Amino acid sequence: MLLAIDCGNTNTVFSIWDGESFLCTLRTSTHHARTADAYFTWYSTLVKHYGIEVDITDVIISSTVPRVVFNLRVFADRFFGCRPIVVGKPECLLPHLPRVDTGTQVGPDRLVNTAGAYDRHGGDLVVVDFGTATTFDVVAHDGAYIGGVIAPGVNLSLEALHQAAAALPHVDISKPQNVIGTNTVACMQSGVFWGYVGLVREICTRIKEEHERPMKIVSTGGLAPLFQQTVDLFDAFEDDLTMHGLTVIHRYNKENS
Ligand SMILES: Nc1ncnc2c1ncn2[C@@H]1O[C@H](COP(=O)(O)OP(=O)(O)O)[C@@H](O)[C@H]1O
Ligand SMILES: CC(C)(COP(=O)(O)O)[C@@H](O)C(=O)NCCC(=O)O
Ligand SMILES: [K+]
Repeated sequence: MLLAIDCGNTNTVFSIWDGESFLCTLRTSTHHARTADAYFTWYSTLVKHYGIEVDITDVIISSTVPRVVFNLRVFADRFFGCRPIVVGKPECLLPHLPRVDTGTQVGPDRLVNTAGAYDRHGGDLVVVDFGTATTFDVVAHDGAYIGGVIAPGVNLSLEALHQAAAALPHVDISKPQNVIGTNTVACMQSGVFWGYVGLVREICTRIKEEHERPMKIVSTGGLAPLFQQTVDLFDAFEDDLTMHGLTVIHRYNKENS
């Protein structure tokens, strides 16, 4: 059975894939100093809690934080006796090679999103991933990642206001009732929420113009539901898109190496 690990700059997610569905999904904060033993203590406690008894034979990792990969490799080796596939490393095959400027290290999460989205929808797509950063990944008609956009994440923008302005508090994002805020928190939430709606709409419109082919827009990532519920920006919302992409890349490597 496959353990798929998606490590973002904020959260690390583990999912167990039995070949047909995900048996469980476990989430912890990303911390580069977490040891292999600490991962296993956390993992085995939760797996036991959910009553899942599985034999992990394969591990695949996508990490936007290079420093965590060492401990995750030790974790896979020590507890499951396997050598993980690490997306972005030369030995990890990709179904479609990215077409970007020479020397560009595309974020592994974006390569994985591309593979997952192409498998489900075919080409000519934009994947919008609301993580620590908000990324727009453009998938060509043939499934290749051909570039995109990196914007500051929703929480990062709110945090930046708090950090830089003495009178602005720490605020959690939510959809404000009105655009005109009548208190400080509502003003900040309005600026970031509606500002983001505008950012996403403008960027998607311009990508579609530049791409010159009809495109579908798919959203994913921790904060995607907030925008999916309230505003009609996306054709689809898929919270498991990155995990699905990891299973696609894993299968491709098994079949082709
Ligand atoms: N259910 C949620 N409600 C509110 N905020 C969330 C939720 N899930 C994730 N977040 C926040 O959304 C942001 C992106 O999370 P995530 O997609 O896990 O990021 P990354 O993949 O970059 O680690 C983070 O700031 C995280 O704290
Ligand atoms: C843009 C990102 C920081 C997004 O990471 P995340 O929000 O998922 O933690 C990550 O994909 C990354 O480090 N990319 C490298 C540069 C690039 O993709 O062009
Ligand atoms: K992201």
